[in-house]
Amino acid sequence: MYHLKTFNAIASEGLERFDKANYSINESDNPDGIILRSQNLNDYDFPKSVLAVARAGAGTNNVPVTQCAENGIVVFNTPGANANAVKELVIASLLLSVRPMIQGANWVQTLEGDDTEKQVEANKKQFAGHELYGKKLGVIGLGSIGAMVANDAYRLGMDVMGYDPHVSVDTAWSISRRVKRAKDMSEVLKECDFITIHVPLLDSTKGLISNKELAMMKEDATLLNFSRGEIVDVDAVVSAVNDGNIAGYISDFADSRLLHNDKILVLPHLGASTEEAEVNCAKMAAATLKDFLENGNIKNSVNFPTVEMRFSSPYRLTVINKNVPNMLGVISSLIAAEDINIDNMINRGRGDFAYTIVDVNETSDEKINRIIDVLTENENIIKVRAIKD
Ligand SMILES: NC(=O)c1ccc[n+]([C@@H]2O[C@H](COP(=O)([O-])OP(=O)(O)OC[C@H]3O[C@@H](n4cnc5c(N)ncnc54)[C@H](O)[C@@H]3O)[C@@H](O)[C@H]2O)c1
Ligand SMILES: O=C(O)[C@H](O)COP(=O)(O)O
Repeated sequence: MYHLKTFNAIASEGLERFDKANYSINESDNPDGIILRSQNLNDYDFPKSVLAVARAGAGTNNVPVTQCAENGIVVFNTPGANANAVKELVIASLLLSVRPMIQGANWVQTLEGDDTEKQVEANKKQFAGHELYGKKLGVIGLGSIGAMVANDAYRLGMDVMGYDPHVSVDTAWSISRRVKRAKDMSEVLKECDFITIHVPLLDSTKGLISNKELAMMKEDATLLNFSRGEIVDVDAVVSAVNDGNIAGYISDFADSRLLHNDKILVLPHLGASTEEAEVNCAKMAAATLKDFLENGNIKNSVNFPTVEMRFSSPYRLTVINKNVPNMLGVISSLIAAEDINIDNMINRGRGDFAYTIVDVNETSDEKINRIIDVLTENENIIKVRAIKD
């Protein structure tokens, strides 16, 4: 029986993948797995029982990812599962920034008398706008969301320029060849009428857009931030907007300093809040967590490598260790010392950590437990599990 703990509302389509015979949800103080959305776990006291955390979403800045790795906790996210929802909101925001639809619609509601049509025709000029067609959009971060935004903005007739120094090969293939690759971020900042940011919040991206970057932007340019509030220096962007150095700011991250300003549109973190995205994320998070708990396979982790192997033996040992020399030697010689045959084995390292799956042709709990006890005492080994087929 595995025990799970959830934070935030996780779509039932995901949770129902955990069959009741083998899983309990929110019934134990010692969960094996955690599923969450934006709940901040950075100061959370993780129970020792936790083996994995699945973020039903893209950003994992609300989880202490490195600390989890040090404690042998695998952190997953759901790459791309909510990208379409964010893309649609970005496109809607671009349209809202050039067409004062909300202001016009609100004004219509204030009209009195029965000559509504006459009043509308006489006054609609104040809500005239511009078109996106032919304007230049800069996309900073060409991952799942950025790539979709770039492609669809191009289809709307915009000139699109993208910047991403670490773009993945898969994503690069998905981006239209009509999207120009910028050589650095300043090229995007200086040339574009709209700039939209789609990077994760990391130490290297905190304050990515501050006074210096805002000063490079055109006076009539609009900045959009659907990534994380901390990526844009709020005081700097408010000053840039108020001083007329840029035309406007659209953010999905509320902050009191951004409120009550006609040139700033703030949304209540709605990027991924469509039913479809919530279901996609919950299903993907459930699938990866289940595969890890039941089979020890790792896919879509942000702190461990992808390591997957079909079960081929009665027993599977999984080992999380520091990425130092001779760990495979230590593991395999202990198994050999118990006169056990290795059927299949896979190992991958990522940064300071590594993960190994070993399928062994053995059925004796006693022998397996002896191996686990010795491995657990090794200073370079963080966590060992035995999983029965
Ligand atoms: N508003 C929302 O509700 C919402 C929803 C989903 C994601 N997000 C945020 O958007 C972020 C991106 O999501 P995604 O699914 O596209 O992630 P992703 O991992 O697919 O793409 C991120 C891209 O950013 C690039 N990048 C990293 N540092 C960069 C830098 N300094 N300059 C340029 N590019 C850089 C990476 O190389 C990668 O290609 C998430 O990490 C999350 O914080 C917000
Ligand atoms: O990083 C993400 O996926 C988004 O910020 C979504 O957050 P949410 O799951 O709280 O809507």
